[in-house]
Amino acid sequence: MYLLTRNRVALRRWLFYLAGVSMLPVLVFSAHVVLEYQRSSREAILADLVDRTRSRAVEVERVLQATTQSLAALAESGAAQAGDWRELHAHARRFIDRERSLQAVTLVDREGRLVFFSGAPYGAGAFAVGDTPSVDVVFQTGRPHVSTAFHRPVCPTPVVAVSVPLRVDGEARYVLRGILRTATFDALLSAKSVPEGWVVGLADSQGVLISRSLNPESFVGRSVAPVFLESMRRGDGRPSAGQTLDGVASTSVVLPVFGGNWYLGVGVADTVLNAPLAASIRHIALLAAVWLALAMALAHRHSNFLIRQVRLLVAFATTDVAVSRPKEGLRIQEFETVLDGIEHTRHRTRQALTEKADAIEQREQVFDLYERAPCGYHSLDRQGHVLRMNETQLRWLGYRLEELVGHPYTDLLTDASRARFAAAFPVFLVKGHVDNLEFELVCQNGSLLPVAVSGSAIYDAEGNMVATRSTVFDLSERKRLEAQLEQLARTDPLTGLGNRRDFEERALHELQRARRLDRPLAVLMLDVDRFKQVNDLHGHAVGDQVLQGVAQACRAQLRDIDLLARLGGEEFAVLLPETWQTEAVDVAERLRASIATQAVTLPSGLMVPCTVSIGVASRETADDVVATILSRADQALYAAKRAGRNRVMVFEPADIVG
Ligand SMILES: Nc1nc2c(ncn2[C@@H]2O[C@H](COP(=O)(O)OP(=O)(O)OP(=O)(O)O)[C@@H](O)[C@H]2O)c(=O)[nH]1
Repeated sequence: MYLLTRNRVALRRWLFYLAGVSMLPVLVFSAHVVLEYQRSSREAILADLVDRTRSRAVEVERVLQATTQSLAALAESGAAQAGDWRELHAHARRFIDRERSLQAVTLVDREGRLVFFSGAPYGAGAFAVGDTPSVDVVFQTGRPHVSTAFHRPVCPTPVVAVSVPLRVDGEARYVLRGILRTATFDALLSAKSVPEGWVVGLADSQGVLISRSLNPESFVGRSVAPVFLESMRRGDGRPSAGQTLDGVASTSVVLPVFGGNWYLGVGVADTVLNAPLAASIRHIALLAAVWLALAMALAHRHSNFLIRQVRLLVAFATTDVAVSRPKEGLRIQEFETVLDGIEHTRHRTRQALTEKADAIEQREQVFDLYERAPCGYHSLDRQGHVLRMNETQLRWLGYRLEELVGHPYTDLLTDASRARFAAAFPVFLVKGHVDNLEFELVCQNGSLLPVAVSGSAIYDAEGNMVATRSTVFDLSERKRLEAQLEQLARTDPLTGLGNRRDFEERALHELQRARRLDRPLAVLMLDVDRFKQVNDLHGHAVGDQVLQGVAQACRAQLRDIDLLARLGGEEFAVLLPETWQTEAVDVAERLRASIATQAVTLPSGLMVPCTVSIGVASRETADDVVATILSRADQALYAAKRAGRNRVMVFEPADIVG
């Protein structure tokens, strides 16, 4: 089963999810900013709504106040106070000509009769008075009043009346009214004066629209929207939400004008209020879309990259796993195989590291074993020059490795050992090994070190010997023990003298020398007389002490070059180099006399008398051997015994004399 594209898509989808999730903090932050912006924008628009309402109300108020003041001036004019209505009518007509906003000026008496109408010649006849309630209010309150919109019989357009009292002697006897077209206020409330989505309305105290910025022809004269009416009644000037007469959801502010005779309201559509929010949402949506598109593009690109990396991991981790990897994608099972392969590789890596640590430790152990072994190691090249040498052998020799590398090993040997090495090395090159070849090394301080060398050859791939590897054992202790044993083997333990073997070997050596140099040599054979009686009388231990005393007495009479030995039992021998037979007889006589005249004094103070018999023989012919001379001396000794003991006899083949 091959790697499936859908798995690659899944990988990419996960990356898309990741990219999407990464947007969340940005979106939350953006939403917070937008809501804050919306809140502040809404507050700003509502503040603008209040300001616009207030300014419009002030403008309407200003018109009404101006009209009121003009009418009040007419009412206080001399003609009015004098009751000269004709003259007042004339003033009113001139006033109308000046104040284009005014349609007409009328004068109404307390009975509600029209005194004059400026639009017609004075006395031209009676007209019905419009909006008489307004006139009544002025008479009742004595204060100016603005009426609702009404239609005059002579004019089709709606008008309003601004009424002021005309006082005579302080009493309101007439009402002077200025007739204004509602269109006068349309200009103030025109749509041009407010932004799109805004609407301004002017209503009377009954909630009947006097003017409106939008579609006045449809709504003037009709009741205001419920929200307008509600705000009028509440009278707090706070924004209220509701629908306008157009059915538009809006927020409105309503303020009283001219002491509550009229009300001016301004509404702003909720679409305007929420426009910043909508715009922000659009911007965020656009930002999110761009962000998402970028994230998708990155995810798409990096999913391919990741897949290539995973493939590399597959190749790396499964090199020993036979997996056929197609190019088109990953499959789940193989991904698990990859993970197994990675785990396997990690295991192998750990194992390799452990093995490496073990190998390092083993190498250090081997190195330590080589360098500080209790024996020496060295390697020589085919010419016998030093290649390597361990610390142990260097320490024995007292050299540093660099002082020896490249130098012949024979430089470290005594002459005898060098000769032995020279003889053995060619054989070694042929045979490839050598065992226990003993040499004497010459140390840096001049001391000699006996060693035993065993070696084998190192060969290259072609079978050519390239070096030797040799062990070197220190033989000094063994040599010391051997020498000790040798000494023991040559020594008589009772007297400390040399024994027969020692005597015969050294006698041989002296005899050869004497023969070589043709020098005299004599031998004495000495035997304690009746020694058996000493043992029998005093015991064997005293006998031993007597033998030791005889040895000491003899030694005292001999030269250093003379060799005294105990041949066995109570028998001694003396080798006298450079001594003629006659001289030897003198020596023997001196020995005999010395022992005979001085009883052997034991450590216990016991005096044991003792005599010896001595036979003398000397080298006579070139063919004499040690045994021959000893035999002659022995024969002379027995001759002395037979002759009565305590005497010296010289070997005479024909005639032995005492
Ligand atoms: N105490 C002691 N006695 C020894 C030793 N070696 C040999 N003898 C004794 O020496 C004696 C030698 O006796 P013999 O051979 O009869 O000779 P002798 O008594 O000296 O008599 P002549 O040689 O004829 O004068 C023997 O009794 C041995 O036991 C020894 O090492 N110590």
